[in-house]
Amino acid sequence: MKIAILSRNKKLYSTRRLKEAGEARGHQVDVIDTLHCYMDITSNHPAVRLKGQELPAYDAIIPRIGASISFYGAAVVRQFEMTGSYSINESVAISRSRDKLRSMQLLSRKGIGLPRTGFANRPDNIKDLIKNVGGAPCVVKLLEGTQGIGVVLAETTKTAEAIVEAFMGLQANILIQEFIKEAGGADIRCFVVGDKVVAAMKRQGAEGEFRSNLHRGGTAVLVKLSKEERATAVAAANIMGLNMCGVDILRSSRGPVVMEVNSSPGLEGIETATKKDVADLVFQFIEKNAKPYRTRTQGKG
Ligand SMILES: Nc1ncnc2c1ncn2[C@@H]1O[C@H](COP(=O)(O)OP(=O)(O)OP(=O)(O)O)[C@@H](O)[C@H]1O
Ligand SMILES: [Mg+2]
Ligand SMILES: [Mg+2]
Repeated sequence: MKIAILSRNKKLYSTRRLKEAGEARGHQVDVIDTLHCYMDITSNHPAVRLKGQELPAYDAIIPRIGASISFYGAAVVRQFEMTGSYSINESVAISRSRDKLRSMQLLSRKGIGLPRTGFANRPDNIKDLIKNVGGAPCVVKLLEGTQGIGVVLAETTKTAEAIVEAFMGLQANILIQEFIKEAGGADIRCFVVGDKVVAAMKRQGAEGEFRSNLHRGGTAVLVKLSKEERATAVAAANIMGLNMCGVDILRSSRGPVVMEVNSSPGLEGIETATKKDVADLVFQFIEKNAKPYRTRTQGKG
């Protein structure tokens, strides 16, 4: 098959591994810089152009859209869908997963376990907002945070109020969450492809750190999932409409709770921790499922 990986950087581990795995399975794999693509959206012959030329028809694309280019990236994926390319993650699902509030609303509506969470922009009653998630200790997060930056543990109600006020002063959207203490500074990354968790790792925060992010000094090890954890990860991926994603779970005393679903999960950490050829499994899935115009929305959403 002719397959394109949409990625800003050929040299990234995930991009390199996907290209290598696809080629090893006999596919033609091109890496295309998402931001360099442009398109004529008014023509009745939808096409994607690059460097003065129309791109050939790809059987499938693998979008690796970083958070900073969500908006344009989704438009490029949508255009590929309109040309008939199968996208492992469709544009609508990518956009949906980028909106944390919308994601959590969708997951909660379908009964997926979540940490008790409140969203706010200008809460007129901060005390109530905090009380609603069970009071202190609680976690306050910047909606647009990443790599653990902007995630703060407030030990007391007074601190929680102060943090909320500080973030509000910066005009930031925030999320306030019940602190899952029993998770012990660890979370579980489930890498889902299709309707299976193909690899899972436990990330443990550094000593005295409640955030498990590898960027904050956490370490990753192989983990065995319970049936319930597997089912939760697969259900969350399915609700989000993502065929390839990373579902982050906390082990709470009332069972697995989903923290977030990532539509461009990295391969380096998970392949290193589990020694699994996750990239190969991605192509196996594409081989089975790619059909022209197979997206559920065909770019209509
Ligand atoms: N409600 C919570 N209870 C316990 N620990 C939490 C909670 N929320 C977050 N954490 C810990 O903090 C870490 C960072 O939080 P989170 O994943 O929400 O933000 P982020 O990593 O900055 O965002 P992203 O994963 O999108 O980069 C988590 O991996 C987890 O270990
Ligand atoms: Mg997060
Ligand atoms: Mg995270």
